[in-house]
Amino acid sequence: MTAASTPQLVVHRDKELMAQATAARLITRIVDAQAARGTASVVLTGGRNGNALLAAIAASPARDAVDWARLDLWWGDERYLASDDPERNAVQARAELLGSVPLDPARVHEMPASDGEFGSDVEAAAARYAQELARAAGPGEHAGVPAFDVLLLGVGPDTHVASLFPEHPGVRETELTVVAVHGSPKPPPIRISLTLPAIRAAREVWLLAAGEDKADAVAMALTGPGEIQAPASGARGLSRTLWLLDRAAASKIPAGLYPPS
Ligand SMILES: O=C(O)[C@H](O)[C@@H](O)[C@H](O)[C@H](O)COP(=O)(O)O
Repeated sequence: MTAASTPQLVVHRDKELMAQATAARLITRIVDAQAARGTASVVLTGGRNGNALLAAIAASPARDAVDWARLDLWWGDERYLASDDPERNAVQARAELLGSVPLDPARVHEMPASDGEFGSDVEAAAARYAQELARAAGPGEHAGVPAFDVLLLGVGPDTHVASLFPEHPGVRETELTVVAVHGSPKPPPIRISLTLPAIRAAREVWLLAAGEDKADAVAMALTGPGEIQAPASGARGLSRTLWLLDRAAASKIPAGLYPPS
């Protein structure tokens, strides 16, 4: 069992500043990883906060401090739709940022789409992504996934992260790194998702939550009943777990947890 880091909270004035500050934070983290190891690895998230972060990076004057050709991009989850469906996380990520930076296409690892070789067999599609992750894992990395520098997660109002929903089978998975998801409470119903073991193999996990509608989820995930009922509470990085919030999303965190007493 790998040690997991204790959550740290950073609360920004509003969601716009949260996106801009997190963009600066992520650019710096990627640049530092590339300076240290010549490469960096980031897992993207779908959702409004994830997309706002990508848009903020695209608009950042520091954007091209990143060596985009030496960056591996993965996804934490994906909607199992046709590859050009505007509801796909990867399609939205390309529109926000990926289409305007010189990435190495071989290092952009989209999850399979329903119009690909697996067709309606989302289990086979999930297994293929697990294989791709395992192939990319280094000799010292035993979780079957690469040691991601930063794994980004939006947080749902029900405390879901990626496509791991409270009490659903995916959040209970302890062996596989990638699962197929059926009956997602958040449409569309069929998805592919990393599991908590895969998430917890990341060096750093950054959870993004902004807006009043996330306040209950944030408070529950930070104080509550555990990862089956609150999947976000199980999203911990090996060396860092960072909750990146705006004041509205942080508004129900019990005193003493924030600000640090
Ligand atoms: O595929 C997805 O829908 C996302 O990966 C999902 O996990 C998202 O991050 C949360 O639902 C938060 O979404 P918002 O940031 O839009 O609230």
